[in-house]
Amino acid sequence: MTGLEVSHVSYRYGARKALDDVSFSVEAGRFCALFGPNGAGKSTLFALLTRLIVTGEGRIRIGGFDIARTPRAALARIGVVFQQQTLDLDMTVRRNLTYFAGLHGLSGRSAAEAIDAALAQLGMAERADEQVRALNGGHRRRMEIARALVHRPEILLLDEPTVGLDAASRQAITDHVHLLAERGLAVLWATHLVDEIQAADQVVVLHRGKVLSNGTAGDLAGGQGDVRGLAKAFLSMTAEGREVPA
Ligand SMILES: Nc1ncnc2c1ncn2[C@@H]1O[C@H](COP(=O)(O)OP(=O)(O)OP(=O)(O)O)[C@@H](O)[C@H]1O
Repeated sequence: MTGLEVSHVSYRYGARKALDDVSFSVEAGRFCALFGPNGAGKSTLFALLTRLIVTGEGRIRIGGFDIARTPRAALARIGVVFQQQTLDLDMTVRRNLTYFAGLHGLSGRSAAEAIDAALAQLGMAERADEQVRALNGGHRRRMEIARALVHRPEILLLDEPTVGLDAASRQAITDHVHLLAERGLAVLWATHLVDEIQAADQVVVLHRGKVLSNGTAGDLAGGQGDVRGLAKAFLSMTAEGREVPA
């Protein structure tokens, strides 16, 4: 089953074209890295996928639902972790997640069960009753990912989720989210850091609003599947005047 389908999507800010005929899909059980340098159009794409902005050009389907025609059904199937933290530091982890569960119509026992399950998936179960203020940056981020899972979405979007974290926290979060994909989620992970990408991952390279490449990281790295091959491939694709065709 296809989790996320983006077909021929374009978007303009006035005269500036931020996305130009973007098409790709992410199936259930896949970890897809959306790789692009600053200004590539990642945030614009995320804004369209979460319906913060809308476009008349192209089609977006989430869990089979067209976001323009059936926005409620489409958005109910998506979990989002934005770049900026949006936590109440003075509440406990559980209170933060309970509030969010309520926004999705979950309360009482079903909310508590969904929260426990989401926290367990991120290795955060034992921190449920701690104040967010007492958590380190990595644990706060894991809590935000758990929060995005409370309503049991089919697709998880993460916009550069490891920004500002130390190496160990980045590794832990990257590993947790790869595991979520292995368990069946479709994951779209925006990044410009090659060491967050594993050989079997799908990689969509976005540059100046266009998809330059869509395939597995291993293939992109020239069959080597290591980070150095990937970094070189990305550089040669996105360096000025050296773009390669999709
Ligand atoms: N509100 C806006 N008005 C005009 N142009 C914009 C606006 N937001 C983004 N842009 C332009 O659209 C293009 C895509 O920007 P976007 O923020 O989507 O890229 P990005 O890949 O998320 O970059 P970054 O990693 O720096 O956040 C850029 O050229 C940017 O300058």
